[in-house]
Amino acid sequence: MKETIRVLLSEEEVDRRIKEVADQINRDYAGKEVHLICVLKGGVFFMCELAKRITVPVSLDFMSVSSYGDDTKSSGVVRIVKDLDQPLEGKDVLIVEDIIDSGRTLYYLIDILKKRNPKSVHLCTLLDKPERRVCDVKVDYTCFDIPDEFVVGYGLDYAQKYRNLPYIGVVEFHEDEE
Ligand SMILES: O=P(O)(O)OC[C@H]1O[C@H](OP(=O)(O)OP(=O)(O)O)[C@H](O)[C@@H]1O
Ligand code: HPA
Ligand SMILES: [Mg+2]
Repeated sequence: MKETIRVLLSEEEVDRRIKEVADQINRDYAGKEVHLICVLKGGVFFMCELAKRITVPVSLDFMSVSSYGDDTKSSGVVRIVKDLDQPLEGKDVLIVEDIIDSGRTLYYLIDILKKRNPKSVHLCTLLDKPERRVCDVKVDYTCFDIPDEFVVGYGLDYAQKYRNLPYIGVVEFHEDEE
């Protein structure tokens, strides 16, 4: 099978929208500090772009959970691959994700993080595929709702490839030509 990538959201569209969402976060967190939690690996590009545009004091931490492996379908089993370095006690936590798809990853993660006594926990995602939801997750900030297509770029991978694309694309599979 040959793969090609069709652009869904251009670099300019994504950058413009991230700036709008950062402005909204700046308004909502005025007078507070925000503790950003990047969900690795997918969330890392979005986290960097978002964090650069946040003007209230920011601290960062990283966590890695995995449910997709190298497939386009979630295994349904969410694994902690790397835990946070810092405690969450009393912090205003904002989880930063690349995509909410079935919702399983975040449903599981929010439950774990709430048990660590943060002052608040909110969720910010670059992409949301509402049609695919299996687990109910409250998303506080969404850059884009997208249709049910497998996307790559801006941190999102297919079999670990394409994370570095500066735009969001849809993977299209073609039969190999003779
Ligand atoms: O809503 P869900 O159906 O749970 O899917 C969303 C999650 O799946 C992907 O991560 P993945 O587990 O593939 O790991 P990665 O971020 O390292 O690519 C994506 O980055 C989200 O974290
Ligand atoms: O559409 C997607 N692309 C890449 N990774 C994903 N993880 C959940 N959904 C997706
Ligand atoms: Mg991920």
